[in-house]
Amino acid sequence: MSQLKVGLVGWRGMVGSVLMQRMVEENDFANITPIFFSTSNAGGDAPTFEGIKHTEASAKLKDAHDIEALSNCDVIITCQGGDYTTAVHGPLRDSGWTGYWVDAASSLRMEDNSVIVLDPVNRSVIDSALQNGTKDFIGGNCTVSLMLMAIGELFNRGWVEWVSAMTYQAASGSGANNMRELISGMGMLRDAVADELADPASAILAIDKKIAETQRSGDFPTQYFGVPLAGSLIPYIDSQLENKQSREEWKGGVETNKILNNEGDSIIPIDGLCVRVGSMRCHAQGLTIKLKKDIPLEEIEAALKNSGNQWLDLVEDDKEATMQRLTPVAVTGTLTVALGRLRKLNMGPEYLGAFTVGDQLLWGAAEPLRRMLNIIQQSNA
Ligand SMILES: NC(=O)C1=CN([C@@H]2O[C@H](COP(=O)(O)OP(=O)(O)OC[C@H]3O[C@@H](n4cnc5c(N)ncnc54)[C@H](OP(=O)(O)O)[C@@H]3O)[C@@H](O)[C@H]2O)C=CC1
Ligand SMILES: N[C@@H](CC(=O)OP(=O)(O)O)C(=O)O
Repeated sequence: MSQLKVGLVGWRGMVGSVLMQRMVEENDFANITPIFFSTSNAGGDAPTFEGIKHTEASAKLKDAHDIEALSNCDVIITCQGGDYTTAVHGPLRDSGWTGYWVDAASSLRMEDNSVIVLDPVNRSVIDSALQNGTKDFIGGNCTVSLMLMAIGELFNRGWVEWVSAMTYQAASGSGANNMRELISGMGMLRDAVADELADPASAILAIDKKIAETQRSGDFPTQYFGVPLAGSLIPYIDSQLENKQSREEWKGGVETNKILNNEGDSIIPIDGLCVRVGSMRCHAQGLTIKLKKDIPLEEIEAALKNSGNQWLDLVEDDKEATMQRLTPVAVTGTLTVALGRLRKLNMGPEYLGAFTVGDQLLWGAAEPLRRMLNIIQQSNA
């Protein structure tokens, strides 16, 4: 069986770079023939990540809008974004291309003929879709994927009546420029009170006043977030829908149910408030889970421990363990999804509280796509 020709679009962006990093780490390039595309530098040199052996034809970047060049691929993985997907996917399919389209963007997620991929949670949905000829496999919203990587087992066991997710989402979810803006804001705040910080006797309220003045000044960096994030938070993510949900909050419900293949009466209500905070690339979520019945905490913990989810770090509900392991600083840059603060809430024995943290560029974006490529390879072997 010859190697699959895999077109890579969006490989130098933030999500794409994390995908490339993971593909190198897992030696994925040894098993595919990669063809690199660009929207800005067609004809330039293709990247030479470890494990890639370019031919003369593959050594140059192809034009990511060239339908003929794209049609030459068995699989296209794109991290280029929704506008690109909207511009290219339709014309490519209309041209008769029947290859696999694997995408990080949200544009095609809720289409009837696409599947949202998160194989540790919905491998059976993916396998039956492959058998039925589905060709569009889309990565889920980062917040949704990370929530399911943490508590997917509770859904699989049919224990969940509804979930409220209150999120604490990282700057990276908005893009690289937003991460830079956050750091610039932090630096500006520190610089504004450098003299006072150097003097242990300086008055904290004077420092605080100067910080607020700096945040409110016209000089504070707000180009990308629209308002200050450093030293603050933004309780709105993505666009506003007619029913007053933010689009991010809406995705929590519709995408979770689509991933789990829940339809009609089996749809589980999921809602909450999505908030941007000043962490770099880890999303955290405080969850209230309404169970269908009073399941003992020990049984819930045992189910999570024995779920076969090798990426789950189940953190005991203890202050020291929580502070050491259940934070963005502990989790960032790893495939670990930490889940802790598991305890029954005062509302009643069916109400479970939980807190989870995961890297939104890994399980939240790049990793499900990388794994989907491997599943396609297996299914074509
Ligand atoms: N950010 C996130 O957390 C998540 C993003 N996604 C999806 O992935 C898409 C891509 O997101 P993201 O990776 O953040 O987007 P980026 O803006 O980092 O990259 C997108 C493209 O911008 C072009 N580009 C222009 N200037 C630069 C530069 N200086 N450095 C790198 N690339 C540059 C590149 O295209 P070219 O090489 O062709 O010029 C690149 O592929 C999103 O639109 C979204 O649909 C999905 C889940 C999470
Ligand atoms: N909206 C997410 C990031 C993202 O790109 O989501 P989606 O893939 O659903 O557009 C965030 O801001 O944290």
